[in-house]
Amino acid sequence: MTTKSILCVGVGVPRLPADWELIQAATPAEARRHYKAQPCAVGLLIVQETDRSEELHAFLLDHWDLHWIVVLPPAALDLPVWRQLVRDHCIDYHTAPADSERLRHALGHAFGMVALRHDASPPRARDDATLTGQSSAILRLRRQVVKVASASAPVLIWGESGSGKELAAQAVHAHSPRRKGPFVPINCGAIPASLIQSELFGHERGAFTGAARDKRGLIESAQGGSIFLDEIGDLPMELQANLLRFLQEKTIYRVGGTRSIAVDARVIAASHVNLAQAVQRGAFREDLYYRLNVLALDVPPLRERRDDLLPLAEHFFHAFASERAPRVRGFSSGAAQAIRDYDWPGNVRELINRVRRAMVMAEGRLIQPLDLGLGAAAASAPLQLDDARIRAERDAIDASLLRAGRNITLAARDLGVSRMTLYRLLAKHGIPASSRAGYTGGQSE
Ligand SMILES: Nc1ncnc2c1ncn2[C@@H]1O[C@H](COP(=O)(O)OP(=O)(O)OP(=O)(O)O)[C@@H](O)[C@H]1O
Repeated sequence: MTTKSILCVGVGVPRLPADWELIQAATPAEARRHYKAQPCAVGLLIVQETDRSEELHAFLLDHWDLHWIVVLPPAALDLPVWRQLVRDHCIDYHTAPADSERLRHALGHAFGMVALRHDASPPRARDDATLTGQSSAILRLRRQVVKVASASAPVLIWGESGSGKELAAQAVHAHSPRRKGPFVPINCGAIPASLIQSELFGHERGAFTGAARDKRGLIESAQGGSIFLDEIGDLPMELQANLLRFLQEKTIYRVGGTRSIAVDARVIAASHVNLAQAVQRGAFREDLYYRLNVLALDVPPLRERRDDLLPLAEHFFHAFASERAPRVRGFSSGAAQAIRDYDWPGNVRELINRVRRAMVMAEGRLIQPLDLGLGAAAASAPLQLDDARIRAERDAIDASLLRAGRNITLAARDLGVSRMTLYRLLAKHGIPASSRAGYTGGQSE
């Protein structure tokens, strides 16, 4: 028989079954010490008339992972602070003097909830290069990552935006013999064309106006490690030739330099566009494509690995636990269903953004589909055409920002408008441009 441990905070614990272990603490400070020494999953809080709600609130915030049941003096329930404490932190409340039978039932129920939570595969410790998921597609990808990691040839990763290409590249690096060396990520689509050559290959002093001293490029800084070239399809043609030379000869020339510099760095490239088609269009060098496409990894979109959806949502719920509103404990079954039903065009990045937003915005203890921005919004009254247009515009902008991880350039491209137009629309709808000011953490631009 497993011991059922309860952290009891306060005085006057009613009689409970003998096989339940009571860890008793008269004050929150004492309870903190006990919990550190012996963590448990269920808590019983017994509030006295003289207790300070702020102290208990702070304690419960730090111990949100327990299922709390509270016993309060009847008068406390008339006071907003205590009502809020119950709503934010507890799964059940009883007025003093608590009926032992009812309390025993509630605590038993809490133990049952804990057991259910454990059944639902506990989240893994956060590890930056861990591809979370249990679908057959992600299991296959993890096996492929380990295989290609031990080779030294370039790797080409294909997958839709936000599907996890960079994470797969990190995992290749982390499993490779180069793991102690640097992992240098570069987004070829984000560096202005005028700068990309010197960013990648470095420059010598005096190579161009403003080149006051020698500068190492990003490829050189990956010496002994791996260089991750994201959006390789955006690399300008002339730099594709330089990259090909580096892949063939393992040497580079800095801009304005005449000596070749040997660099030992493994190239991992990624693209969300089909590079074979780009070759046919003449937008990507065929020889570079074949040189890169030795070991190919395919990161499937989320909609093709639905078994990963809930484990990933749970994973991010725990990974971002410090940001959540105190009362929010997890996903309702409706939210889980909505997550399973949605197609996730922005892939894992969109899932992260929606979960983070819901963790902050949810009104209740469990996240509902609407907190995730999923499910049909109840249209209570018929809309005027103008209102409908405005709402549709706002929804489209919201959805694009989510898909693009709040990257303005990507969202503008997605919507088919210029960045300036998008900024104007954001102002019109009162949508914050930066993730910090907004409702979701998002990814950096
Ligand atoms: N299987 C996964 N497990 C845990 N986190 C994941 C997984 N896949 C992706 N992520 C997370 O989702 C976010 C987007 O992933 P990533 O940046 O690797 O996507 P990407 O395909 O490189 O996107 P883009 O094409 O826009 O550069 C990151 O925060 C990443 O850590």
